[in-house]
Amino acid sequence: MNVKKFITFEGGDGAGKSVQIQKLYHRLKQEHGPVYVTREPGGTALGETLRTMILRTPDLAPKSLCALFIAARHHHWAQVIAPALAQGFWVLCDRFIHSTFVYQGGIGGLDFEFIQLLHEQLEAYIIPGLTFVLQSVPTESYARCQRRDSSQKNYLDQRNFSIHCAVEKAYNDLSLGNIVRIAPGNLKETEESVWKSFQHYLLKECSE
Ligand SMILES: Nc1ncnc2c1ncn2[C@@H]1O[C@H](COP(=O)(O)OP(=O)(O)O)[C@@H](O)[C@H]1O
Ligand SMILES: Cc1cn([C@H]2C[C@H](O)[C@@H](COP(=O)(O)OP(=O)(O)O)O2)c(=O)[nH]c1=O
Repeated sequence: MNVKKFITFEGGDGAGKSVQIQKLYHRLKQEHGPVYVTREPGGTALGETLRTMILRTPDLAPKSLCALFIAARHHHWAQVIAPALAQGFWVLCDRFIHSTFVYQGGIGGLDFEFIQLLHEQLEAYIIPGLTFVLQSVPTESYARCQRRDSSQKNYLDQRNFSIHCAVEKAYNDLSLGNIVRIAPGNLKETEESVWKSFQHYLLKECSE
């Protein structure tokens, strides 16, 4: 399977992934062919059900939570992502394997070897062609999560500031696959200026 067109977006909660994915979706579609946008947790009926369940269940044991994410990932890959790639689509995915290493590993305390092994056992150790890690200033991403509409907030959005800092660090320390880090130049980097950085890498990657 050619994963070159499989692009994932990673970063802390409120980093601005969804905004940039929408911009990239329109740009790719106009100039580089069909695009499919998906997300984790989610992406399939099973994944979306799991998303609702996980986001409402704060007391899941770390290994159980990890196994659920990975089982859903295998299903997502087999049912949705691989067929779309086989049909020539670009696939843009909001979070994927890196999130598990950061949240269940770096933050949740599970060994990286365990997480990798479980992915391999469940046939979900899939490394995307390109992974954008959207870095953010924790004070800013934290403030954005606090501002979220209360109907959209889940217990994960209530995480304290130190968790935002730890997530940022875990993404910085992570080395897996082809990662491009988009760093904000300053605290008040606008959506448009972040998008300019994306386009720079996008043009480079698509022309290769
Ligand atoms: N660079 C930015 N500057 C200011 N606000 C932003 C920026 N990027 C995103 N936002 C806003 O922050 C909030 C979270 O963005 P979103 O794309 O949903 O983040 P994520 O998908 O990473 O959780 C949204 O209200 C969005 O409009
Ligand atoms: C895919 C994945 C997500 N997560 C977490 C990260 C997020 O906090 C949450 C999904 O929430 P989501 O709303 O997608 O994230 P965001 O706030 O960035 O828009 O699930 C894991 O812990 N492990 C995983 O493998």
